[in-house]
Amino acid sequence: MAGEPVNVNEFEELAREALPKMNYDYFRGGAEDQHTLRENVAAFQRITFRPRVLVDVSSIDMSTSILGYKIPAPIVIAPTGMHELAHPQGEVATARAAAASNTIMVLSFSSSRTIEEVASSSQAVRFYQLYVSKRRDIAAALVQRAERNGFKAIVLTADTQRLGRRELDIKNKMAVPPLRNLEGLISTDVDSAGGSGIEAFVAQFKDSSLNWKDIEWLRSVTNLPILIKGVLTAEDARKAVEVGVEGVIVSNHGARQLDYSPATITVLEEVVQAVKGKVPVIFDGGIRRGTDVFKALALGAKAVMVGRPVIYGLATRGEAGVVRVMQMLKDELELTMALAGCPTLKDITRRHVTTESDRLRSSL
Ligand SMILES: Cc1cc2nc3c(=O)[nH]c(=O)nc-3n(C[C@H](O)[C@H](O)[C@H](O)COP(=O)(O)O)c2cc1C
Ligand SMILES: CCCCCCC(=O)C(=O)O
Repeated sequence: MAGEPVNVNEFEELAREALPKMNYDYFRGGAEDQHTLRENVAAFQRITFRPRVLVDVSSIDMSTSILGYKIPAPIVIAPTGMHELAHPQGEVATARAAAASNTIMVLSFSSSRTIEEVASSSQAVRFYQLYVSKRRDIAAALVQRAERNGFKAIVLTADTQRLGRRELDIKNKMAVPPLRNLEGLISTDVDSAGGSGIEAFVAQFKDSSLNWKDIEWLRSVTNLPILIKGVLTAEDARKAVEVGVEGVIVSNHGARQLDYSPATITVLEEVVQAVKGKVPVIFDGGIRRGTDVFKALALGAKAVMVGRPVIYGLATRGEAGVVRVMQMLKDELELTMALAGCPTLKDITRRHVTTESDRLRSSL
């Protein structure tokens, strides 16, 4: 690509050029036919704006807070695994970028770097994402390490009872790289039977019997607030509120788990309505533009998380690349708010967007 990237999508092209094919495929890939992967982005493109004019937008305030932590814009770093496959400094660089951007980083269970290294290298507010292992004492120990190291919340990923079938990883015979948090706790030495080592590893360590009753167990091992990641239906949103979690994350895992799950933006409103404002609803999946962030907020999200674009920034320019990606999204959101006539996040309403279902309803 000639010249500097001018938007987040262009970072993907640069990352493709910079990374070994196996690593790039791991980051970009989705499950099976990758239908949901395409839809996560395409569904945003079918939502249009109902902008208001002649509003004073000489000053735009994008600030918000999540679980009491103030951030200058509602854009947070999603948990994504194995950042050393993108850059030698791995999650240390990402965490520094989160601090420089004054945003929250959710550190993945499958991070290349340790909880301690990440904590000591950055002042960013950090949440810890958990996969629950068959051996509960190991999961509890990881949660407690995160808590001791100043992480502020646990994000329990609920959509990964088993790993989705990622055919790029199978073709590449993707091996599990070093996952330093797990050293001495869980062996990553697995027989991949000539397929994806990551899939074999997850099948070996992950407790696929995890269920709603286990939230009580998680509560018993930590004092941190708990957010459930991977909610796509009103039924599960109501369950999450019922079991008393502090937040719900609408996510289909970046379309890497169940293919033909809905594009996340198409189910956000259903979840928001079911939650009835009792806990914050955070959104991820397919955010590539500030306009996407605005659309998610208009449909009721408190904030959005960004996965692949952060990795592409990291792969291309390390810490500075992540900062640039976050800044681009922030700048685009600011402009979108100005052009839509919304000087603050509170001014963004459901009436500012037209969705596919709105169009369908009005054509009946
Ligand atoms: C390469 C990659 C690794 C991921 N690793 C994790 C993970 O370890 N834990 C988790 O809860 N979600 C993981 N996710 C899902 C993200 O948290 C997030 O839901 C998704 O990336 C959002 O979609 P986006 O990439 O379109 O922004 C991963 C996603 C990608 C692309
Ligand atoms: C190697 C441990 C689990 C890897 C899975 C990370 C992940 O969630 C992903 O989507 O990839």
